Amino acid sequence: MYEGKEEVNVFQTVKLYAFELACLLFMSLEEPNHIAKLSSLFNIFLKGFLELPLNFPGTRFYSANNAANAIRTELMMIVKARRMELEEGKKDIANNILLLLFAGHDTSTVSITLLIKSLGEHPDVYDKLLKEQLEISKAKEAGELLNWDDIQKMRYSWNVVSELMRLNPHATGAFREALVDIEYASYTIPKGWKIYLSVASTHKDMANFEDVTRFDPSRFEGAGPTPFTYVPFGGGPRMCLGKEFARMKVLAFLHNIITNFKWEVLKPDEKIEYGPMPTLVKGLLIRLHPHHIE
Ligand code: HEM
Repeated sequence: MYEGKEEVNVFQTVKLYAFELACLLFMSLEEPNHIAKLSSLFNIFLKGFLELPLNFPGTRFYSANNAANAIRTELMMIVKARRMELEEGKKDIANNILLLLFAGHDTSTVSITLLIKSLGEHPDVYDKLLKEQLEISKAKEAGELLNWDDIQKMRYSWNVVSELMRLNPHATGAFREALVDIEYASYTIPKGWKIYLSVASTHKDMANFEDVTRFDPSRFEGAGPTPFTYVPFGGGPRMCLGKEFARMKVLAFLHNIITNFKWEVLKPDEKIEYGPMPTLVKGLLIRLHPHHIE
């Protein structure tokens, strides 16, 4: 805006900047002529909308009224055009909702199921986790719901979930396309090739994790694993959109079940099948024992 100019009118340029930004953010309007037209109508409107309501030609109020009507007509045309675009793009919207329903449903179901199994089989982990969750509930009033700060306090709980996701990644991998030729470990991946990023083998790489098959939530203490060695939610700009939502969903469920019940896994050796997500073949049967902790 100021490039190549020696003198500028600050108020006018900032006003245009603010108006352009509002048009872009609230209406996705970018076309300069369209914005300029709206902006000049707006200036007339702003000058007269707080004047005495003398509605006859020649008064500021009269001009403001006319400008407001012209702006309304423009806005209604934009709304009409957007409605038509929306109608044409209905399939895209349905596809995006389908993606969200798929991505947001089976993944966290797997996290919670594996967590319940693991806690039923590791009483020491159950006890430590219960202690953390009770500290949170004791600090709350009766009936007070969990909030974002409580979720942040569930560090050990999330370390346990993280270790379960390391050992049994819910999404076994993700796809990428090479945008340029890539040299990697003395191989050349040519531009345009499709790449499958294997989460499972990344998590079991002995160069990055000691005793890779051992269940050990303490791996996530402190700084945790080296970046990109632990990728249950993928990585880079296309990383899982729902990571924080999933964390909240899993931890809120855990808080409620562990502060009310202890449980035993009825078939501890139940097999895990990958189809494509890790699923217990019989769905995991448990016996619940309610407890009332003051
Ligand atoms: C424990 C639960 C979850 C796991 C392990 C998980 C894992 C993943 C992985 C590995 C990817 C591919 C990322 C990449 O290509 O780098 C992904 C993508 C995605 N996930 Fe999740 N996810 C989980 C929960 C959710 C939830 C709850 C939602 C939304 C409600 C969600 C929405 C998405 C979306 C929209 C993408 C596509 C992102 C893109 O392509 O830009 N995920 N997820």
